[in-house]
Amino acid sequence: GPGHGHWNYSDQIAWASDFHDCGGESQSPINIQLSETVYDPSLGPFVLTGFDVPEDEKLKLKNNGHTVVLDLPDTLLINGGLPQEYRAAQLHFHWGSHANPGSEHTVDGQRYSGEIHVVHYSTEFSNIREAMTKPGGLAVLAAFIQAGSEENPTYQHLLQYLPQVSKEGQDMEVPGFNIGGLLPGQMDRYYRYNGSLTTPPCFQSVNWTIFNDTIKLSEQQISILEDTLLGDDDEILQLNFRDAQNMHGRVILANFR
Ligand SMILES: NS(=O)(=O)c1c(F)c(F)c(SCCc2ccc(C(=O)O)cc2)c(F)c1NC1CCCCCCC1
Ligand SMILES: [Zn+2]
Repeated sequence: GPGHGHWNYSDQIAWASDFHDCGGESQSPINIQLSETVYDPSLGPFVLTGFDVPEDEKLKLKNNGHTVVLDLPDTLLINGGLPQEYRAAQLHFHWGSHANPGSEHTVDGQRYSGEIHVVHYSTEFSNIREAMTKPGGLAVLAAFIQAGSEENPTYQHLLQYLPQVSKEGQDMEVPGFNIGGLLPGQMDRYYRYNGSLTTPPCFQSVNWTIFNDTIKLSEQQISILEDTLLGDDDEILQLNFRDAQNMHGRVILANFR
């Protein structure tokens, strides 16, 4: 609509003047202050189905100028761990620069190298555009990316193609692979809170899950993520994370002590 001008990460305060919900009281990301989390054993294990996508299925990988997005087929479902069934729509990443980490969520003020978001919408809606404006319409599974000693073979299925989508707007088809392998090895322990999209239009419709276990990439793989993609005006795309938002009384649940 009018005034829905372009936004960037350097002037995040301006978002609320163009996108009303960005100034709301249930915004993301947040800092997870461990001493303030509340134990909730009713948050059960996740059941993923359809996450091992056959390689003859082609998935669109796109640099949209703000992140790199992998569109997912509509056969990936999550049950358990959430109030209802959700269908995967896309996944994307947030990262920093060589000198600075770039996760969106932080833990006791610690920022990780990067963060993956797997975005789902409730199957009570027929598509994500309908779901994204409704409370609980979206569920994002988030996990932190850290440097480890080994190359992560599953991440190579995506990282190897980044040079071919280095420019804003570029996209390509990549062969399917085990999308579940992009998530942490252990998915039993996680944090849960109600928040928003971390990008304009900042709709407050997201049921957030942040896994306790992290994803390990080699230093070289993290550098590919940090140093390959270009955004507006062919500027390097780095530090694409929003600042931590006020909790406004919200509680963060943890399904483990
Ligand atoms: N962390 S997050 O989930 O809020 C998020 C971000 F932080 C994001 F930064 C993004 S990318 C910015 C939004 C965008 C811009 C252009 C295009 C395009 O040209 O196709 C598409 C999207 C981004 F795409 C998402 N996720 C999207 C939010 C956009 C609207 C709902 C669709 C799926 C979730
Ligand atoms: Zn995101």
